[in-house]
Amino acid sequence: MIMTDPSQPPDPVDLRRASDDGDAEAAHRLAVLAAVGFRMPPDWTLALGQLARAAALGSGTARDQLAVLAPDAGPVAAGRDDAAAWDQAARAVDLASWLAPPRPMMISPGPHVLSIPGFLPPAACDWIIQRASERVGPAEVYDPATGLGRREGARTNSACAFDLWSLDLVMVLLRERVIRVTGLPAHGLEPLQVLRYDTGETFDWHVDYLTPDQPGLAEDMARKGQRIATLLVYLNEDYEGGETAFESTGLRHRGARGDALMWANTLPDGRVDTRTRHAGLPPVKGVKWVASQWCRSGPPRR
Ligand SMILES: O=C(O)CCC(=O)C(=O)O
Ligand SMILES: [Fe+2]
Repeated sequence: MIMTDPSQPPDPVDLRRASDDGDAEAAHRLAVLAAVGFRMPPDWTLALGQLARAAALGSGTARDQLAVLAPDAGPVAAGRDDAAAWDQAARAVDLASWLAPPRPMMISPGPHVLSIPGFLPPAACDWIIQRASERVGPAEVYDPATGLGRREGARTNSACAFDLWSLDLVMVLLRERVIRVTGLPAHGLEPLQVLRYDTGETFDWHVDYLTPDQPGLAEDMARKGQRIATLLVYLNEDYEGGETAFESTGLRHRGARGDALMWANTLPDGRVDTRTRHAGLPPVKGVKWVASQWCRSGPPRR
């Protein structure tokens, strides 16, 4: 198997060689890099081709993802289990629909909050919960002084983040929908986070925008810009309570499984919108799962 060093960005050329040599994991990782366009232009034909190759080489994750992405063709391929069947499953992925998010509906003008019913199909929600279940740990708050996460009482829920080493194609498609619906640059997407709230756990009142007066953040913001939008996808619905709440308006929102909530953390003139102070309220029964995508503006234009 190809050597993977998480401190180094994966190299598509090495992955290609390993995939050609029959390394299923390399084929899967190359599929993700091709889809996001890492060190190459985004190439969905290559991405889906490598996903099919990974599946044919025995990758369980690739097979499961094809079942999510092409619900009718994936299981058929699993029954036949030959390379041609997995190729056929990958060709059955309706990429145009996957890349077309449903229309947002405004639910609050200021702060500017929109809901997007049916943002993600249920099977994709289940898949993301399954992936995150293996990884979640105590949620941390970004500490600009160290640039690392730090545990804080305000956040009692669990979380995990997916970077280039751990994203999969279902998650990349979620992020593509975020890019299309927000109109924000792909390179401004922070790692995808998945949050889990057990009964009684919370993400207490906070804002998502960054304030450059905190040490360490000015430089980070000069490089990546402000965190101008947040998009949440509610991944399940079998819990009670657990709304996303906005302090200024009293808005409490809870989507059904697959629905998204999105808001602008800044005003049209670029200043931060203090009315966006919000919380993930504690579920009073059951467990809440949500995917959270923070979006940066990209470096400010000079
Ligand atoms: O879980 C929620 O409803 C809120 C999550 C949140 O505030 C965030 O991810 O920034
Ligand atoms: Fe937040």
